[in-house]
Amino acid sequence: MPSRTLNDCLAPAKLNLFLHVTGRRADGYHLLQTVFQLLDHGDILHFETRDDGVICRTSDVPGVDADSDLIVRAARLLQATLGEGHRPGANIAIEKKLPLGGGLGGGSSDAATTLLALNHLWQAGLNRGQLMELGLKLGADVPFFIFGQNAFAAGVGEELTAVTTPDGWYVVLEPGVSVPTPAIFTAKELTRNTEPVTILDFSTAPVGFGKNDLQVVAAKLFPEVAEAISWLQKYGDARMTGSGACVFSFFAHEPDADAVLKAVPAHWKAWKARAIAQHPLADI
Ligand SMILES: C[C@@](CO)(OP(=O)(O)O)[C@H](O)COP(=O)(O)OP(=O)(O)OC[C@H]1O[C@@H](n2ccc(N)nc2=O)[C@H](O)[C@@H]1O
Ligand SMILES: Nc1ncnc2c1ncn2[C@@H]1O[C@H](COP(=O)(O)OP(=O)(O)O)[C@@H](O)[C@H]1O
Repeated sequence: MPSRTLNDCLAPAKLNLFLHVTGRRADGYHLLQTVFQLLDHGDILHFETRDDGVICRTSDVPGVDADSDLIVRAARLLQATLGEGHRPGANIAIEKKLPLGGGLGGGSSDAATTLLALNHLWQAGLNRGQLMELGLKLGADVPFFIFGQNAFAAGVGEELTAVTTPDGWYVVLEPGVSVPTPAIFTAKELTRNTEPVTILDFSTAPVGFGKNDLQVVAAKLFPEVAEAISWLQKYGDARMTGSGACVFSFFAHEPDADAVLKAVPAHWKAWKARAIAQHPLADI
């Protein structure tokens, strides 16, 4: 069969506009409330089917070997749901733009884009709900990217409700460290009892709503994070996304975001991205 391709697929970054830890499950996982915001910036993936059943990552990702790459694991997981006698493979190339352990959901988004793209190319026929279920096996943030819209999330991030968020620009600062998520969740000083909020609470005043409960812990363990927050704080409400390390600030007007970017000290990588309402592959 001739190969089929899907090129230039964006695996968008996400921001956690706020992130509250409201409790802990019996298995140790933390109950969260958060709003996930999609951005128009992320990793770029290219897919080409092959008919020998092999899944091959054709580009290097420094720090992530192919077998543990969420892209490869997502492709193999989807492959395993297909019947015997129908085992297509794929070459997958990635242009990695999001930092590892940045709290931008890079690995999770790569996995979601892979599930969406290969479900289409392989004509696997799984519906969105089935893909979200598969995605949860790979990571707590994966279902959100498959859901495809900005969302209020509860549970461990898998109970999703679509939510409208402000249009505008985000300046994102990369402090240059990779924060391991387990280290933040296991910290003694993490507070785990923030009062639950409602979607209406968020929707009434979304800009600057709530806080990130993981920020205090990450800033203490990684002074680079604390330094980035206090620099960006000069220009507006600055906070960390996810379990870190990246920090962000919202600007309703693009020139204001550009002005901040110009002022960023040379030792930090920084960029701006626009808030988007839908995942680029939402309608695939
Ligand atoms: C905190 C969040 C918020 O968006 O974002 P990131 O900073 O990772 O993007 C996520 O919920 C992270 O999800 P994800 O990165 O998939 O975490 P996982 O790999 O599933 O979990 C890594 C480890 O963190 C702890 N963990 C994770 C999620 C959670 N709700 N409670 C936890 O206690 C567990 O010890 C788990 O073994
Ligand atoms: N394709 C991938 N991109 C990024 N990280 C990956 C990928 N595959 C596996 N990982 C692993 O997942 C970890 C979390 O990565 P990432 O999703 O970028 O961070 P975060 O969850 O903080 O946004 C990385 O440190 C890496 O070990």
